[in-house]
Amino acid sequence: MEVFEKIQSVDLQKVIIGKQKRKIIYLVNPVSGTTKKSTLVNLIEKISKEQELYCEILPTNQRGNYDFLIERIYKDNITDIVIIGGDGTVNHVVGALYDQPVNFGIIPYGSGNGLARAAGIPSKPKKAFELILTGEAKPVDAFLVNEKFACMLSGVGFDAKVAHDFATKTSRGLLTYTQQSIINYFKAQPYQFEVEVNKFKFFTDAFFISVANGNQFGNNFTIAPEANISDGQLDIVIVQKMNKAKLPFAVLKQIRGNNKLETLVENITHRNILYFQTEEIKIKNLKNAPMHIDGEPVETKTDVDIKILPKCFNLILP
Ligand SMILES: Nc1ncnc2c1ncn2[C@@H]1O[C@H](COP(=O)(O)OP(=O)(O)OP(=O)(O)O)[C@@H](O)[C@H]1O
Repeated sequence: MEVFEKIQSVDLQKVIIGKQKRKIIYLVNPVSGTTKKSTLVNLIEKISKEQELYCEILPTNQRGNYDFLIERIYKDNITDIVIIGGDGTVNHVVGALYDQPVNFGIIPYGSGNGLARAAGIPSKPKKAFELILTGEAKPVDAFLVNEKFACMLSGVGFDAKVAHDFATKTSRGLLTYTQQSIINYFKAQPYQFEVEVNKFKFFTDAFFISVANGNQFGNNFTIAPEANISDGQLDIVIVQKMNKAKLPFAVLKQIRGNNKLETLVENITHRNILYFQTEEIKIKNLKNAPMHIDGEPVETKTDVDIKILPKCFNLILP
């Protein structure tokens, strides 16, 4: 009950004025993250009813099939689709509906919540719900990985191996993710890649290559600290072969923002980590390193072509 009282103390005048015509569908992932969502769902129903705001709450589905919502958007004039889940759910829902005339919202309920955190969306469900009602939708970028939709961060190599192993575990959450990262760290070996950016090609042995729209993997692990979801650029982080003992320190330097963005220059072999921006990148994945898209493992490919989709969808932001 305390939860309800707190949200009722929010200035809901802002919610009502000019927003009455909004029709919101909330999509709840029943398995994402580790915490139960029933309190939040009750709260959404209660506040929406009190404020006479149209709200419908539906479950997500494992295969990411949301085509049935396209008809609903037009037939019932749905204005907003709000995702209650993590990055995998955001990827499925937005990937299916970004061409449609709706705004998207996120109430973060995943293990990492990389896009929500990168966007400055509050981590606390009540605050995130309040933002859905009072925030403003603004255009943000997404990108394609071999024509597959991505909006947070994708990559090849070590981080994808963690994503693959994480996917096999029955428990989710930060603890499981950290366990998988540590186990994989000890086994990590560099993979061979050929990278092409703006017609400049080079070979690299790298532990992983991250392609980032948001600044992080999730949990504020900011592998691409300068990344901005609305700048029309992808941040590329290539963690090159180095002594394994140096690897955690090099990555720490990167996440702390002590590696500045650079233009891609010839001196690439002397750097542990390459960090640059581009609108497009082609990666030849010569040793079939594992791949992930927005933290979800995908079948690996030899040719990985990635390009930005600037101002791709409207996201409710603070
Ligand atoms: N109804 C459902 N039943 C079973 N699985 C589902 C259902 N809906 C979605 N899923 C699956 O849930 C998985 C996890 O979702 P999501 O990525 O949002 O959470 P997470 O991995 O805990 O968080 P994050 O990606 O932020 O780390 C997705 O792979 C998705 O296919």
